[in-house]
Amino acid sequence: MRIVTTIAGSDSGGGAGIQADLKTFQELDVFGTSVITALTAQNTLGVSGVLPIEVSFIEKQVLALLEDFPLSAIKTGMLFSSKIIQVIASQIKDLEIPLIVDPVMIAKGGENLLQQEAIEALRIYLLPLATVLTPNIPEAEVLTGKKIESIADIKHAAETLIRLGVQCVVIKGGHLVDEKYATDYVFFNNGRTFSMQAKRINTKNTHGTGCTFSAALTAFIAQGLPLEQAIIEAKKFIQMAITHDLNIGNGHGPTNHFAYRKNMEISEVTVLEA
Ligand SMILES: Nc1ncnc2c1ncn2[C@@H]1O[C@H](COP(=O)(O)OP(=O)(O)OP(=O)(O)O)[C@@H](O)[C@H]1O
Ligand SMILES: Cc1ncc(CO)c(N)n1
Repeated sequence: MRIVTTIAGSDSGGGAGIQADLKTFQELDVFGTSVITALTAQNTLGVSGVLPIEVSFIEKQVLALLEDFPLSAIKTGMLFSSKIIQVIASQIKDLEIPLIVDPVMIAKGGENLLQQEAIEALRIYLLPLATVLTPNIPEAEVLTGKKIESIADIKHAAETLIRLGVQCVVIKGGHLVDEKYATDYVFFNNGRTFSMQAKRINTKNTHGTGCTFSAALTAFIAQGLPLEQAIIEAKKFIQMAITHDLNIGNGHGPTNHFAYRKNMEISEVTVLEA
């Protein structure tokens, strides 16, 4: 059994963060462990509170995992502060384990999950360690300091992020204005690039889509899939989970992690060569 860990925030509402990650790991047959960086009081309507965990206790959680488990992959989500980022980066920097960095910044309702002062720490300490970085468009804009309004801008942003040391970047197009497709753009540091196009699902239930996508990617990488294939399989997983969304709660409901186990139908994910 492959063992993975997620270093992220807890979502009491169960649709994003640590909870989404562990559910995804379970569905994809990897053993999920976790390091909780912050608690959020959260539901489908929004975040009503954030309580960061003491940095020394985050460090302790990471140590507990590293001293006992041979991890096959690590993912990071909500990291909240530059102190947390620095400690985690120093603990994992010499490990030869694939690292998937989901640079979580803002919840769907607009609440801050990363302090402004932490952006530079993300850039300096964590990005150089990332096997795959999975920003959405607003996150890519913040990390590069440049507005993204076209495919050319996406390409420039990816080049900047690769220069900062990431091996591969998936810029997720969930926030792009396209009524027909949800397209994600993939760039490798060796120049290889492609995009993945799926039918855009007309739903309000998209809470935790980013967490679920990066957790699926982490699981597929841990299972030994080549990076390119792992990215495509993760896109299929999230497409399935959004297509069969769960209408839970009164706001932005979660995606359906069970859909994969039930082998539910999805529209095609088309890979387009650049
Ligand atoms: N309505 C939709 N229909 C189909 N796919 C979608 C839709 N919205 C997002 N996606 C896909 O979901 C994945 C996550 O992208 P998104 O841009 O929503 O991430 P995110 O903003 O980080 O999510 P969150 O912060 O809510 O966890 C991407 O593969 C994206 O293309
Ligand atoms: C804890 C947590 N992590 C990530 C997200 C982004 O979806 C969220 N809403 N909550």
